[in-house]
Amino acid sequence: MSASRYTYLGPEGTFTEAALRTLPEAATRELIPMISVPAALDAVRTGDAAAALVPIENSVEGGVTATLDELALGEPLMIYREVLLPIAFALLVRPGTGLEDIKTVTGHPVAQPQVRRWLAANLPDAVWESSASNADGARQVQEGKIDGAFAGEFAAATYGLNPLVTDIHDAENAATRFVLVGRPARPAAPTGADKTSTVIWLGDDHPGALMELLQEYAVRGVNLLRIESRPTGEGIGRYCFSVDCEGHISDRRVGEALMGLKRVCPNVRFLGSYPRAGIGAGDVSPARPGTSDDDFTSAADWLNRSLDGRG
Ligand SMILES: O=C(O)C(=O)C[C@]1(C(=O)O)C=C[C@@H](O)C=C1
Repeated sequence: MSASRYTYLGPEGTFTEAALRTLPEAATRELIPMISVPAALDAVRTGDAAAALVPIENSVEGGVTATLDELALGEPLMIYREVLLPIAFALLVRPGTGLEDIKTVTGHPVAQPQVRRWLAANLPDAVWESSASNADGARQVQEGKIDGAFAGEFAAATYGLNPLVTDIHDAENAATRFVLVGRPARPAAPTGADKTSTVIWLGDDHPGALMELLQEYAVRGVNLLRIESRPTGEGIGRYCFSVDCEGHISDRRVGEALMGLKRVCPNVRFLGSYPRAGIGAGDVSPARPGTSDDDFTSAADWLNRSLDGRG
């Protein structure tokens, strides 16, 4: 195993690579581009890499399903960091190509909804062909297979292309969230602004089943940040839930919520507690009354005193 290697969704020039390079430790690691999210994660599973950076969520298109499904259903891995990157695309073409020459365009499937309105207004007749990543699209333009690729402007130099139009983004403030994933180990200590990710399977289908899942968080004052259902692949109507909540597994209210879920759900997969990107401890709202660590500790003390007849 190589502790010095990090894989990422490649090839060179992806937004994922740009996000990875914002991590201070990336400077001292060998960064290895992989062709797909599963390939990047498998290198971690086999021990070929210490960690992988992969996209997990886009503010326009939502969850990156390849990542969500790998983390939910593949051999267990854990999230250690998240990175938020603002996303604006450039339309990359071979030198000499003008807008009027473009008949085919490409990008990652997550890129398409982010440029749909721009395409309709500027290249209404261009045919979209999805690529494995935005940089893979740029490589296909370089090879002459496609006329234009939506990718980061920084990918132009890597592939000898020209950024014909820059700063393309249908939605203001579009951003993609990436996660640094490693093999399961002890989570890093809490920072005061943390996030805990889980995947939760519901038991038998009955009225209020999802509400029962949610109330494990609600009654302990744990704020949910994201909840998404994903098919388990076992048949129509079989879902699991990918859930992010505020706080660290070592916060009593979060640990108690996870224990509550573990009691009532057939399967709960802990995906990690890690620092929230872009948010400091000072930005997190205080625990709701009755849900701080001290509140849980004094309630447990009271129970023990009661059991001892000292109530
Ligand atoms: O990293 C890249 O360049 C990718 O192609 C992946 C990805 C994603 O899956 O979200 C990254 C950012 C953009 O939002 C679109 C695509």
